[in-house]
Amino acid sequence: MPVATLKDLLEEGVSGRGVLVRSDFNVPLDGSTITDPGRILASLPTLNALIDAGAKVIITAHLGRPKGEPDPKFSLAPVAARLSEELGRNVQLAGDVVGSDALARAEGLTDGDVLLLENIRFDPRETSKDEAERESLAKALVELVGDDGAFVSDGFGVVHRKQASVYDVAKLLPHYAGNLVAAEVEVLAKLTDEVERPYAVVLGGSKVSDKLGVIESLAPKVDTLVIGGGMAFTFLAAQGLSVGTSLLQEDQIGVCKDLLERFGDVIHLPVDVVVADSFAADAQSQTVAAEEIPDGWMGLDIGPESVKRFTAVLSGAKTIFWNGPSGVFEFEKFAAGTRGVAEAIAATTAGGAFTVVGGGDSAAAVRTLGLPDSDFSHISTGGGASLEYLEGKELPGLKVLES
Ligand SMILES: Nc1ncnc2c1ncn2[C@@H]1O[C@H](COP(=O)(O)OP(=O)(O)OP(=O)(O)O)[C@@H](O)[C@H]1O
Ligand SMILES: O=C(O)[C@H](O)COP(=O)(O)O
Repeated sequence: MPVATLKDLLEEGVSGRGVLVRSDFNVPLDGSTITDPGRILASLPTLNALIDAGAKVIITAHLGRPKGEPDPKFSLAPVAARLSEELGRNVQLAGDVVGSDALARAEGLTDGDVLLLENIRFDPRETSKDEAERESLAKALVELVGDDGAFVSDGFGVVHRKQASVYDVAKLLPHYAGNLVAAEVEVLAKLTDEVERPYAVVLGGSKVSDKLGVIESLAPKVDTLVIGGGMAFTFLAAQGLSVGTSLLQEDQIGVCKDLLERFGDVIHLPVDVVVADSFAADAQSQTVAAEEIPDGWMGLDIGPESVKRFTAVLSGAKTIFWNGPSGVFEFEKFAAGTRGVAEAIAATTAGGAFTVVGGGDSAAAVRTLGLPDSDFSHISTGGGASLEYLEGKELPGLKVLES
């Protein structure tokens, strides 16, 4: 079903109107330094269009996974500063989410002004399972933009979440897909409609419980499924191997065993691992075979033999989707696996394959390792969101825009 877009809203006219924009500013941080501004840069076309049209722009976004209460570690202050630079105008940061400061600032906006609300996940109603609670937060957001307000959904990375600022608020305001959401859907549709085979998906990262379910639906659709990163250890454990103190989803070992039985010919796991004695940049490390992870050590990267094998299986692919770094690339000692996988995918792009990298940290990995964006056909802002889209799942934040 077609959805209304930003272009439709601009044609209706937004001058002097309050427009609530949901962006995904969940950017990787080193302290308060943004290590990859990709998601901020991707939000600029929508924001600039609204500013130029004279809207009073109020942005809501999340950062990390705070526990439903204010936590300075997860403040959007670094984002407000970077956004001000990129937009060339002052972006005010409200001191709260929908409280008295946000309300006062919203009331003081003039045409073309931009207000960023503090991390929406500081309010427990945002991620509540209780619809009435989410709705009450959505209503408070609506109050900020006023009766003739509109909602623009532009945080593609979060459209798989049924949350107040993504889903419930769209039911209360005239709603439109922003430029980023529209562009992402257009590219990802190429991976679902008529995908060129062989089709490979490369998974890694740390959101293991979130993404194991994805494998169940993707495995029958792909020709190759390469698994590295924190994701790999539950599979290694399912093969009966000891994984030391590596990231492990114990309650999913049975699921992984079943997946290996059914899709063993498609799934490729690391055969060697770089293990560390602690989760630190300067940890002691050694490379061991996957079946020889010592007790008390944790796997923080895939080893060189795994990179070689993964490179070989990916080399013939015509389509590749990659989400989740193969190791803790933020620490130089554990970045080689991710670099190797990135280079293998880049080589297939050069050979004419259609390649997509998705996810906040995956895109950051590519950039911090120094690979140009042009090494990939598309760098998506969505990790979990892209994966669920590829699975063919209904994404609440997209579905609600159809109504
Ligand atoms: N073996 C490992 N153990 C622990 N953490 C790991 C391991 N391998 C990778 N990681 C971490 O995974 C994190 C990224 O995982 P994540 O699943 O969030 O990916 P993403 O690309 O950001 O996707 P999304 O957009 O869905 O969040 C990185 O910070 C990286 O350090
Ligand atoms: O980084 C992401 O994938 C999105 O910002 C969603 O974050 P979440 O997984 O914490 O909901």
